[in-house]
Amino acid sequence: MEIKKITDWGIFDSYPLFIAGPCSVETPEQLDSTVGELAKLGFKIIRGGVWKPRTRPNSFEGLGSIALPWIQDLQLKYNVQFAIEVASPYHVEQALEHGIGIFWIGARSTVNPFTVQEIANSLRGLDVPVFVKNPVNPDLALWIGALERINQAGIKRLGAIHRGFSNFNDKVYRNSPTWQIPLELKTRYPDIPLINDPSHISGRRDLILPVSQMALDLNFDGFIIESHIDPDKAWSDSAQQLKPTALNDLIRQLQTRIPAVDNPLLESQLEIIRGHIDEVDRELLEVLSRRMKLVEKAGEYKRLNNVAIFQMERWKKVFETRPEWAKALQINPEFVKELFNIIHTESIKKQEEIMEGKLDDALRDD
Ligand SMILES: O=C(O)C(=O)C[C@]1(C(=O)O)C=C[C@@H](O)C=C1
Repeated sequence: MEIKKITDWGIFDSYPLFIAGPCSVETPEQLDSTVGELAKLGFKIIRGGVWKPRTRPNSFEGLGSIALPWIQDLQLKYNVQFAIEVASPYHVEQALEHGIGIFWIGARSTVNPFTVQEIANSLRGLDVPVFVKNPVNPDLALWIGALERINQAGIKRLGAIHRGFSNFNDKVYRNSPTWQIPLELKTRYPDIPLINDPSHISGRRDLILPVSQMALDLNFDGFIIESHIDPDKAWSDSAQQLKPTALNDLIRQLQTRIPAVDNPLLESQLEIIRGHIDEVDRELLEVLSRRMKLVEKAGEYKRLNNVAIFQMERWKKVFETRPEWAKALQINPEFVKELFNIIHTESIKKQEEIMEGKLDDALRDD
């Protein structure tokens, strides 16, 4: 993908970058007072929901086009630019007609390639900044596909927004962050600016700071955060919006990190530690390989004696004891559970191959 560096977009002049503003545009007064406060605090790019895709009917679905002239006026009044969500070519056309030229594609649109393609077609030939939110489900390919569609329409000021992933019963987050997905995106496409949306991940004010700090620690480029002049009275997402002044305080508490070590002394210390990590990883793999060989032997035994591959009682024991052992070694037992689930899946795959006779030769080589 051909992407313009965020520093060359011409709209953000500091790191980390911020887009802040209300979840929804509600009234001319609410918008004016929120944007006025934010502008006074130095925010230059304002978000504001005009068309809101809501999960269920009878929720506030945004005011639609009547809000656009208010936005147009405030852009001039406070010398700010608005970013809004677009979900159809009609939204793009309406926004452009009102001088709004920064867009994002929402999570519910990203899941649908037809929708994304229609929006991409309507953006063809324009030079506007566009952000693509992750799809509601943790599907990196779908996210990349949407970014590619927009990029192929000629949009080079292209960014990604991580708003977290819908879940069935996450007890902490509104949308599970599943950080490995945005990190994988960053690894594959380092040029695509990655923006964190702590408001939608958190769903509640008190989590916004730790989520934002995590994003900075993971090298995100910036944030899109919801801010409302009177959050408790907000027509949507009331629990997760912050007053502009509270947002400003929160930002001051954030610790920015340097992306990589550029001090030669610190660099060499880190290199020494990395050398040890390399050694340990090799040992880890050697141990894993020894375990796999034993699993193959057990598989061969099962094949010869016609025994089922999945051994529930034994597996229960393994699954109970390893997290206990981990605790004693000060390793997070939840991590170890996940690890052993992956190991067990691989054991079963290997033994299935043995049952089907596919690994005979490999075993004979032993
Ligand atoms: O104990 C066995 O029967 C094995 O084959 C080993 C193993 C494991 O990976 O630990 C693999 C599959 C079974 O479901 C249970 C345990």
